[in-house]
Amino acid sequence: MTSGAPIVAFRDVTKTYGEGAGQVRALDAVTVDIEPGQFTAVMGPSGSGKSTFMNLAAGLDDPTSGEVWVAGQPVHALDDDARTLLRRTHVGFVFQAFNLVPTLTAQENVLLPFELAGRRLSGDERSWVDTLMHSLGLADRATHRPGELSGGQQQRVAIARALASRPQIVVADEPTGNLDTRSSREVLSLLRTAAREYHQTIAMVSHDPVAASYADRILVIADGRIVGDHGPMAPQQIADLLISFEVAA
Ligand SMILES: Nc1ncnc2c1ncn2[C@@H]1O[C@H](COP(=O)(O)OP(=O)(O)OP(=O)(O)O)[C@@H](O)[C@H]1O
Repeated sequence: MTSGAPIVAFRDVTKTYGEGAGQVRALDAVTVDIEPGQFTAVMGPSGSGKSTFMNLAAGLDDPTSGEVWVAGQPVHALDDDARTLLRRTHVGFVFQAFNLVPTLTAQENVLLPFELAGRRLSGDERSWVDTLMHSLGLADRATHRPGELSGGQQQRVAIARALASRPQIVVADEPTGNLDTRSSREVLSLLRTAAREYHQTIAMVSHDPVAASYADRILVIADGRIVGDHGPMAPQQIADLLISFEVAA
């Protein structure tokens, strides 16, 4: 994909689950682009299609109809193996539950994506990982295992792991869901910095208006459709916006 092209492009994307009368239309003719370096928050009522949207944007699943392009690749036309390769090469993940390997040190967890891809770090990548460990305040925790780290520190390790290979997109699902207020702010500032200073593209699902207020863009999904596409907003404005959709739903 040439520079300036969207990192993620949905074209008339529908995703249904099940058959016949029990069929659920989780996404309904969605067309949207996510641009390079953009930090996007995806919000909406429970069951509105947020996870479905993210699973497609991360190449975890394919659409029922329409086209999903991720890092220039047609997810709609890839088989499982090709999607796995796409994820390994181009997508970083941050989950609510951190998903660190308990037997590995912080540093080993951060290097895991390289290990899984079966490749050695270049000198440039090694210095990027060092920069990440330092700027995330993890340098003196590098040899600790997840069980010896606080929740905030564990999430920072997960973020370092997601950023380490400079993926085309980082997908974050409620990344602050298990954190206290202070750690949440640290994690959100970090994601914002990654987007602003390192041009990292990030898509984050969150129910929390404070978390979404760190984003450059807020997409609101209701009933499988994108019903709102906003620039940066203050937490109270976001809360008011969400209430209007909860009431309408
Ligand atoms: N594997 C599945 N099989 C059947 N239905 C599904 C499946 N996954 C999701 N759905 C349905 O699709 C719709 C959208 O679900 P999705 O998980 O994308 O919503 P969400 O906005 O992420 O919800 P929440 O905020 O509660 O996590 C819901 O009606 C859900 O029940």
